[in-house]
Amino acid sequence: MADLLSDDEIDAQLPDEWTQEGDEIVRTYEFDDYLRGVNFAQMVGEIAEAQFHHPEIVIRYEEVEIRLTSHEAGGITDDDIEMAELIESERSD
Ligand SMILES: C[C@H](O)[C@H](O)[C@H]1CNC2=NC(N)=NC(=O)C2=N1
Repeated sequence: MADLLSDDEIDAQLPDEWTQEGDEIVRTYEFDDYLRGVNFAQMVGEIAEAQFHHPEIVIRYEEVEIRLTSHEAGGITDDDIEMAELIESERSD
């Protein structure tokens, strides 16, 4: 199980546009239409399954919110940072 990160470590490692909210890291992505958001959520789910590390995904009209935390560790770990980076790399591709 990954170790909990300190707030300073989180701040140093968070990808741009991501923020820390308590024990979670969060980003909301905007889309031109609803189905692009749905497709993005599907892609995030596939990454989560591959990593076996699962975010909360909230699909709204023209936006998708991703929340990451490490439930077993009880906070934010490298697994969450890695997931955010993987999602970012897919989004920018
Ligand atoms: C048993 C436990 O649920 C699994 O080991 C995995 C599944 N996906 C997970 N996802 C997240 N975000 N945190 C976890 O601790 C976690 N654990």
